[in-house]
Amino acid sequence: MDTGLVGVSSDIQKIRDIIHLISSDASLNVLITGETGVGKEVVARALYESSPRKQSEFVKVNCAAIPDALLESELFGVEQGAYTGANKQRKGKFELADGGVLFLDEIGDMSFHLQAKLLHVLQSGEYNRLGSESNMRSNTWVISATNHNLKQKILAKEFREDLYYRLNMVRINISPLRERPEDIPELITHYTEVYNTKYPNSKTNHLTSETVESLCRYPWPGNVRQLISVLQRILILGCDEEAIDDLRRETIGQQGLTVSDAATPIYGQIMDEIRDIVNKTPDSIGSFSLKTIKKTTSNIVEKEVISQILGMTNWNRTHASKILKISYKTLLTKIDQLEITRPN
Ligand SMILES: Nc1ncnc2c1ncn2[C@@H]1O[C@H](COP(=O)(O)OP(=O)(O)OP(=O)(O)O)[C@@H](O)[C@H]1O
Repeated sequence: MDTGLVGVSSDIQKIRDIIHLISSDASLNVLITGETGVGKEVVARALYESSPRKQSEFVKVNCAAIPDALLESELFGVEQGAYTGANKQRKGKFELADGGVLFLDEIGDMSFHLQAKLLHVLQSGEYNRLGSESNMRSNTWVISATNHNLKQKILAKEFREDLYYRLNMVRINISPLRERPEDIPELITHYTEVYNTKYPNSKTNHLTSETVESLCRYPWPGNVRQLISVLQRILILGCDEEAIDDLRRETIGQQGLTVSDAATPIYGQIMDEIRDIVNKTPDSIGSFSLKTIKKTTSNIVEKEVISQILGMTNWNRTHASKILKISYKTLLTKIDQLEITRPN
């Protein structure tokens, strides 16, 4: 069955297996975690599409986008006259999702006050519209998602531990795209087809193998969402070289590094040396030469760039060597020669 979840990596395959396993029952609450843009909503919809609940509604609530006071009435509904301005009865998302799926996106941003109310519904299966005394029964499959570390939020007393366990009956963690680059070609093929249909007047309708290779090497901090938007730009404007150059610049810029930053201390040293030798004769100026300066500065910049890329890839040396376009062995030699050490 096509669930819209594209990918060939073992991580995506495992997620497909979990979807298959739990969707027939469609009752255990699911918590989907992962960085922004990894496909949490795609997985939530895949769960819904594979379940018998697809005959009913898939209702999404973004808990971060709605102010707390409004979110409560959004979720549970409002009785006519519940408060000034509530001039008619309004159904809540729990009611709209009856028999279907309630997708609570950005659950980590829900206030403590609402977390208690949500816990009550999940425990008792009952809730009330705001301003009403009569209990309503909830028959909805609750799937939530977050890019926060909820365990840390629990320690910081920002998230209820009891709610965490209620939401987290099944956990699906989606790894960042940089940890599954083998998914990138398939995502590119899939979305190229989508955009060719959507934008028939695009400048180009396919990517060269060199462009695909470059895209596979990029670490994608914005994950699949960022990949898709770069792909869209390349197809519509036909500017693959420009887009790849921008990504290269970003790779360095992400860590706040510019080559001049890395070279600034050595530039100061060189200027000091020059001031010092200005009154000396050529025979007495020791090792000073353009050649030695070139070597020293290039070592410093090289060390800085390699350290930054290693940091960015969490010291994944295979990945780092691909970004730097040097062999794995060369990278190891450089780490050794330039005395680059892994931070604690
Ligand atoms: N495995 C995938 N297959 C197909 N499309 C994907 C996949 N993963 C992500 N996408 C696409 O990437 C974009 C972002 O995905 P999605 O909105 O599901 O991410 P998210 O993890 O929910 O992000 P956020 O945390 O910002 O809400 C969407 O356009 C989605 O269709």
